[in-house]
Amino acid sequence: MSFSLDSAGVVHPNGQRALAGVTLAARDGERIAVIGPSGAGKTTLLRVLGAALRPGEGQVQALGQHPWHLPARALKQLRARIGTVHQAPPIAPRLRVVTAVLAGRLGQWSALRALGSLFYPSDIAGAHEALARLALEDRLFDRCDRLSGGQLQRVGIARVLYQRPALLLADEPVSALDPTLAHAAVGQLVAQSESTGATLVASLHAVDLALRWFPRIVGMRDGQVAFDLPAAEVTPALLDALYASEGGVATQGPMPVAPLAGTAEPTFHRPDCP
Ligand SMILES: Nc1ncnc2c1ncn2[C@@H]1O[C@H](COP(=O)(O)OP(=O)(O)OP(=O)(O)O)[C@@H](O)[C@H]1O
Repeated sequence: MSFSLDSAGVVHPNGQRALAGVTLAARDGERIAVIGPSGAGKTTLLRVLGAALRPGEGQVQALGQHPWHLPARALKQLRARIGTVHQAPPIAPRLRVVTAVLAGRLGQWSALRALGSLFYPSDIAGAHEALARLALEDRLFDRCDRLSGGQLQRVGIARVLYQRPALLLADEPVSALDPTLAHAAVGQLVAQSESTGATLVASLHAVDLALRWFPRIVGMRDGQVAFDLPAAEVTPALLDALYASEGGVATQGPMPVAPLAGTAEPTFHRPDCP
């Protein structure tokens, strides 16, 4: 079992309830998309799964451990095995791209190596390889504040690819990318899950991407699991009900992207790289 939640509930300090009675589990290597309207609790769910937020109610297990029963050192070690792609990556603006990517393994390195990597990047080839998967290898030594929002989001994805976590959580990982880039970037996350056996959980507003790339879809609404189904069983009627208060945006969705050719890993195509 990769993770399990048992009747998990979260009420934020301001009294806002974000999760209520969520029971959910995933086997190792599963790929799950979490969809639902704004405010449904998707980010809160991912924070609980990532051992970043302690649920006030219920139980959580991640990678075979109860995070909140662990001593501080063991909790840190558990967190180093969980990778999160944030919608807006928490990357210091003055950092070089190479350093931002290598930071993916900071939790796995000794304090000395981690400190040293801030000044002398120790695995440039590794960072280059991860960035190449997002077509950003030519920005290796740029400062992060010279990147666009979408490029920065791709750096955040490269960082988690470099980390090679056992549980990969992605919170709206492609919200700043155009449909073609979004398709390729989600494809890279899926390819990573397939090649490393990592469990992948991604929250996505782009329902077409969720249905295309993820075998299992969890629909959330009002902090609860509205449905948990194989992608093939998610009907337009279910989506309409899920997004009802948003005027049916789910079925309109973003512009569809070209159909996949077989199961080949998608690649980025740039105008200068035919
Ligand atoms: N730090 C916080 N303090 C107070 N309330 C919060 C906090 N974070 C989230 N919430 C509230 O909890 C609920 C769930 O928020 P959450 O961010 O998990 O939803 P979401 O489905 O990820 O939304 P979106 O799709 O807009 O990102 C919302 O009502 C939100 O306002």
